Amino acid sequence: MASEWCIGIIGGSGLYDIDGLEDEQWIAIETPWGDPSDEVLCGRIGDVKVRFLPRHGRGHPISPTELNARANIDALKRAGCTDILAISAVGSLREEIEPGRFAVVEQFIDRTVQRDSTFFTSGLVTHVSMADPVCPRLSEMAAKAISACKGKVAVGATYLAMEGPQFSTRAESRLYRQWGADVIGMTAMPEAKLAREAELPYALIGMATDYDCWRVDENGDATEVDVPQVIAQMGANGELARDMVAKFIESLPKKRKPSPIDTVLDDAVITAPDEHDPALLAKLDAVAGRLLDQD
Ligand SMILES: CSC[C@H]1O[C@H](OP(=O)(O)O)[C@H](O)[C@@H]1O
Ligand SMILES: Nc1ncnc2[nH]cnc12
Repeated sequence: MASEWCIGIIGGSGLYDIDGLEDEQWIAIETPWGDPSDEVLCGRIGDVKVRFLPRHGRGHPISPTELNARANIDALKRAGCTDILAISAVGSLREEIEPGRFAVVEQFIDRTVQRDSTFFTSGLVTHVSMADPVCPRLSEMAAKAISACKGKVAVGATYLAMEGPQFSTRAESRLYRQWGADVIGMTAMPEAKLAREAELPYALIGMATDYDCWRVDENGDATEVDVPQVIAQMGANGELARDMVAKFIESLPKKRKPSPIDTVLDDAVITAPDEHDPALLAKLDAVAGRLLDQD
């Protein structure tokens, strides 16, 4: 198991590159699942290898509903990532998570329906646990990095993943609050599920850009979210997000200790060996390479 860090950063809306990489180069990575959202920006910060992928592509051409999350996660695995820190613009469903605050996500409610959400289709049926969907070690380090950069942070947030691309109705927004969701976005699922299947510890930092549409403002008026609001808030927070990423990477311990997530596939495959589909196994060379190499 690798004892060196190679951190994959997935940049959300408004975060299409990162600063401070040495030896940086945008590299095209082919995957058996199709094209990732963009080339991957590869470089290093000190001794830590860094791989940055803009989730929607540079210039934001790709809709949340049409993201190829399988290709994105496979590309990051293929690029050598050991761990993923994902960043997303999120709507807030809580008064206390005001626009500008960072939310460290701990749980998900997945309401997406139109997306390929597993690498393990018929021919290698595999069930990984999603009980604790994020890596606590990465989440804690990210929360500390935000505070070190003087950012405001809320920990333990529940993220509701909606299909989009339209924003929610007021009834949906109020319902999600009742369900216990704290923030809402359109992209972190199935991304988080696929990272788990690829044995990549994953943490998600939401940057609250708006209050979604459940809220009544100080004047008693119903509010709604729009793209200029999100962009303006991302602009205001972009610098902080970049500083946080740099601080997170600088503060990693020199050696990476193994995570239990590195080996989740060990007890997850249920298909008998003589029923394995060779064509599927070939596609899984990066995602499940560790396991398949043992065959
Ligand atoms: C531009 S507002 C809606 C858009 O922003 C979020 O994207 P990301 O999670 O990649 O930062 C949200 O999920 C929507 O895709
Ligand atoms: N209110 C909202 N709903 C869904 N995704 C978002 N991304 C940013 N704000 C959002």
